[in-house]
Order: sequence, then C-alpha cells, then structure tokens
Amino acid sequence: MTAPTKELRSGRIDGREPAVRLDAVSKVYGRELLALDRVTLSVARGEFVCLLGASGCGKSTLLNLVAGLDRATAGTIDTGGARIAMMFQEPALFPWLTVSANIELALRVTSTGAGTTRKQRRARAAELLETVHLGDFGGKRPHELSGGMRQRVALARALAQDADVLLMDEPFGALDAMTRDLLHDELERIWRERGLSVLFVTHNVREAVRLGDRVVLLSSRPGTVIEDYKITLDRPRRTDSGEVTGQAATITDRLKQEVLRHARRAPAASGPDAATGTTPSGGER
Ligand SMILES: Nc1ncnc2c1ncn2[C@@H]1O[C@H](COP(=O)(O)OP(=O)(O)OP(=O)(O)O)[C@@H](O)[C@H]1O
Repeated sequence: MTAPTKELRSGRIDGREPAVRLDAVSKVYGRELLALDRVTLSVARGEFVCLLGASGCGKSTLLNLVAGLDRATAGTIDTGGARIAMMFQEPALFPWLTVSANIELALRVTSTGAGTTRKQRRARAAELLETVHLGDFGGKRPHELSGGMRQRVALARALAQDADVLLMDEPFGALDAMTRDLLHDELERIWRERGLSVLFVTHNVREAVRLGDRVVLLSSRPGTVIEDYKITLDRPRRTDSGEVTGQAATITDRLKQEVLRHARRAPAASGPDAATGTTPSGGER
C-alpha cells in the first residue's frame, strides 16, 4: 500500500519536468461562489494523474481552466506552450458526418493539420481510427456505433490534435464496466506510446487506481488538494484485482471522511446527493 505523498510544490515530480503546473489557483463564479481555493498541482511530462472529489468540488472547473476555456480568478497555470486536447463524457460528434469526416474536420482545424490536403487528412484519419481499433468504421455515421465506439472516435479526434496533454472529464462515465475496461487498456497503450501527460477526472475510485500514476483528491467545495496518492502497482493493472480494490478502499474511506466533514459543516449539503459524488470502491457507476 502506498502512503499519500504531499503535493510537490517545486513542480518537479520524480525528477521530471511538469507539463502542467497550477500554483495557488482559485476560481470564483459570479460574486461569491468559490469553486476552487488555492489549488497547487503539477502533472509531469508523460504522467497520468487522476482527479477525484465529491460532486461539485470543482473538478470540471479545474480542467476548463487548464484548457484555457475559462480564466482563474487568482493564481497561475503554466502549460509551457503544450498542445492540449480535451475529452468529455459525451463524445459530441457531428451526427451528419461520417466517423472519418469527424476526425478529418478536427485535423483541418489543428495547426498540425492546417495546410494538408484532403487526401492526407483522410489517410491520417484512417491511421487514427486504426489506433483506436475502429479501422473498419470510418464510413459509418455516429448513430451506427455503440457508446463505447463513439468514445473511441472521440479519443481519436482528441489524438488528431497531436496534443501533448490530454484532459479527460469523466470520459468513460456513461459506459458499462466491460466497455470501460477495454477502453482503459486502449487508453493506457496510447498514453504510453505517445508519452502523453493525462489529467483524468473520474468519480470512480477503482478507475482512478487502475489508470493513475497518482490519484489526487480534492476537498468538497471549495476544491483544494487534500491528498496526493502515488500508485506504484505494476501495469497493466486489473480493476478487479485485490491490489487495486485495496488501494481504492483506502481512498474511498478518505473521501467519505471528507464528504462527512463537509456535510457536518454545511447541513444543506448533507444527504444522499452529497455522498454520491464518488462511487465507493466496490461499486460501479
Ligand atoms: N459557469 C458556472 N457558473 C457558475 N457556477 C458554476 C459554473 N460552473 C460550475 N459552477 C459551480 O462551481 C462548482 C464546481 O462545479 P464543477 O462542475 O467544476 O464541479 P465538479 O467537481 O466537476 O462536479 P461533478 O463531479 O458533479 O461533475 C459547483 O458548485 C457548480 O455549480
């Protein structure tokens, strides 16, 4: 069992340069809704970091800030000019375009794809679809695919951006456990092959332990880093292995403690909703 480690304020993680570095980042919505409170967090180059926390603690807010979709109220975010791609729970594909055309469109709007011919983009789209094991489906429309296949297309589209950093907001949250398992394997392979830095938001503790080099816990709102677990289990891991389940149980206990602390402090936030933000280690969502 790994002990929680403290956030490395220097930004260097195990001697590696950070790909993403947040320093005392806060976000206030409107006049007074404090969503994030002085979050300090780094993701090293090539590192896979999972972010866990109760519902509404600011995980999506944090990803949006790193992606540059919104601005922090205070603090700094340094991505060192890295190319960033984002993937959400909904694949958000254009339904009237074929799978291949969805990828080609992404290629057309990226700096790496700009200036390429249509034929080159089609060939690149085919390569990317091969990468996610959808080589035979380029001519299909999104509605002809299963949910897991659509998320693979979304992953291929994210890869089309030739990103160094992949931000993933519950990308597999809507999938069944078996499909999710398969996608974990594929994501892990692609992450390794491409040396990506990944920041992955999930409510599923076992998924976090299955995938992460580190699992970072945010407090209930306002979100701030309360634990940073280093996961040193050998890869590939199995979500249902004893080691993964054991570490997930420790993290789940810590999360429950945090949810209860928050509920005691703010009675309005108690009850089932406050507690269901994160699945217990034994549960699937
Ligand atoms: N654009 C916005 N304007 C105002 N408040 C917002 C906005 N986006 C998020 N919030 C609020 O900020 C807080 C954090 O929201 P956020 O979506 O980042 O949490 P989360 O941890 O991703 O939640 P969940 O796990 O349920 O997806 C919530 O109280 C939410 O209502």
